[in-house]
Amino acid sequence: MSELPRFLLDHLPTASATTSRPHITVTWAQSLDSKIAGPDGQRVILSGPESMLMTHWMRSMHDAILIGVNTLILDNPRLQANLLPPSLSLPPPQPLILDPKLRFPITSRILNEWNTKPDQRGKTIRQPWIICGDDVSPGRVKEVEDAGARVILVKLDEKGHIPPSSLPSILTSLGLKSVMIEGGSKVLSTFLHCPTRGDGSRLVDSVVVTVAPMFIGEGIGVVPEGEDIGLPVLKTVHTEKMGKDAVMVCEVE
Ligand SMILES: NC(=O)C1=CN([C@@H]2O[C@H](COP(=O)(O)OP(=O)(O)OC[C@H]3O[C@@H](n4cnc5c(N)ncnc54)[C@H](O)[C@@H]3O)[C@@H](O)[C@H]2O)C=CC1
Ligand SMILES: Nc1nc(O)c(N)c(N[C@@H]2O[C@H](COP(=O)(O)O)[C@@H](O)[C@H]2O)n1
Repeated sequence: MSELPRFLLDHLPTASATTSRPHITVTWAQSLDSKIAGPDGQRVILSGPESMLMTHWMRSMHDAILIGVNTLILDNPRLQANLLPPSLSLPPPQPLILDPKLRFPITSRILNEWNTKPDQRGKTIRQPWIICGDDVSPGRVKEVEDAGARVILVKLDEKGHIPPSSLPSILTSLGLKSVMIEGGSKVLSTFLHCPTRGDGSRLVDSVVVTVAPMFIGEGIGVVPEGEDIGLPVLKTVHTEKMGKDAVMVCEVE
């Protein structure tokens, strides 16, 4: 798969996305028993090489890649499109972390690997941007900024979350036209449960799910226990077999 898969081009944001209405894609990889990680949040490689490469193509199609702080702490991910040939010189995605209390570990890879100039391989990695509550102490904000991250303060909702419905306006204020929300479970749940944006239009534009033919058993579900009521109705717009996995592209009805 040396080219962007056609079905992604057909259904995900392209140049038509605008900063005034950023495109929101929610995506994850799951087992047949609807788990996204193992016991205690242990990372599991669910995607085979083909669907993992597809995920990196998807990353390259979005301005930003967003995860919750637990995923950052548990997985220490890179959130880049490393599997794509550097010769394509695609703009690197912007890592965005939802981190209400600013627990961000300053030992994380995304903080220690970003650069202002391309490295020897010609690769640029963007500075991580952390979205946290406006009640975090100025001392802690300074500590994280001094370590090299950008901190964005927002008003939290009554659950102490970054309010999902306010993400579009946050993206607009940051000049981002699209975001790929990768998880984990709590973040997937709050975004899937929130139907609309501030302007009344639907919040989530696309849902892309990789289903791997395996069972995890005990582990972290796609949404946390007890949160599987009130999830939106999805319409499948495309299904693709990728190696051992099935990839479904859906829209919220
Ligand atoms: N298979 C897959 O595709 C993926 C799997 N994962 C797995 O997910 C697990 C982590 O999931 P969780 O523990 O559920 O944590 P999470 O990564 O969803 O982070 C949750 C935290 O984010 C913060 N937060 C801020 N705004 C929020 C909002 N609007 N909604 C929800 N949380 C918000 C809260 O502090 C909350 O505790 C890890 O084990 C990781 O391996 C994560 C991403 C993708
Ligand atoms: N697409 C996909 N397939 C899997 O099997 C996965 N475990 C994940 N996890 C997500 O990818 C992040 C790791 O990314 P890097 O490769 O380090 O850039 C991880 O944190 C999850 O968000 N995704």
